[in-house]
Amino acid sequence: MTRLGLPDTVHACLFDMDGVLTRTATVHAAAWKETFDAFLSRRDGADFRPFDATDYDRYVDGMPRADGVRTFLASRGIHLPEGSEDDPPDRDTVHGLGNRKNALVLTKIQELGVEAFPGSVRYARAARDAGLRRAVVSSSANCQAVLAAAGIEDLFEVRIDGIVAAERHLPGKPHPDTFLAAAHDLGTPPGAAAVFEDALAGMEAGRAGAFGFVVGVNRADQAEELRRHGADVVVDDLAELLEEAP
Ligand SMILES: O=P(O)(O)OC[C@H]1O[C@@H](O)[C@H](O)[C@@H](O)[C@@H]1O
Repeated sequence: MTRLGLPDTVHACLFDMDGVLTRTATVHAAAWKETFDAFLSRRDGADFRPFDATDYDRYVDGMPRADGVRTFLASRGIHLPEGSEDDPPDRDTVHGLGNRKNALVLTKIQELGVEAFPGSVRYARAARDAGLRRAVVSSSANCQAVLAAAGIEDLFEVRIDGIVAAERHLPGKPHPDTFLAAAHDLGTPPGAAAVFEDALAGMEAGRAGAFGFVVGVNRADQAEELRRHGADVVVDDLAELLEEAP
């Protein structure tokens, strides 16, 4: 193991963003809840079953926006028309709901700003200083703006996000393709790359891509679930992986 807490064979780090690098997973979760609860209450009336934290972890977290809408609604036996990507936010289609949620995310981010996890910034800098290659692999179409708002854009050499994935027709997490594309762009074989993820869908992507090491970042009190979905190690903060972590 190196002093980064990784096997010696690992030469590249592939970091998820929301919940791993930045404190934005909670912003997404809150926006999804507001969107789905409004939709469900209109549909089912006052005694509707609300969207909860388990729904977020299982059906939405880590996935591209439209996949999150489809997967959660399917878990409730609901199937909406796809609509089109520019559907207005009040249209009950997959893209309409996704656009409603995105408007809420953007408002919240503008109001609250974006904070990077200090332990993750410290870790990414240590990886850079140790000569490891570094990529961000996020399902979010807002990835570049969020990295810039957090002031950490320069730490990463490659970015595969929701926009790049759509351009390259890459299926999102839990499929491994976005992580594989990042490893490829860094010139690193998957077996020599480590995946850093907080979402169960991301863990599955790490396992499916046969990466050299998968680090589960436990931000939602789900250490066991992360292990079950493929984590080689689970930490509460990336700084724990550094030898001199306080
Ligand atoms: O809606 P965006 O910003 O494109 O993000 C898509 C998804 O990105 C993932 O990183 C988040 O875990 C999800 O909650 C989010 O829905």
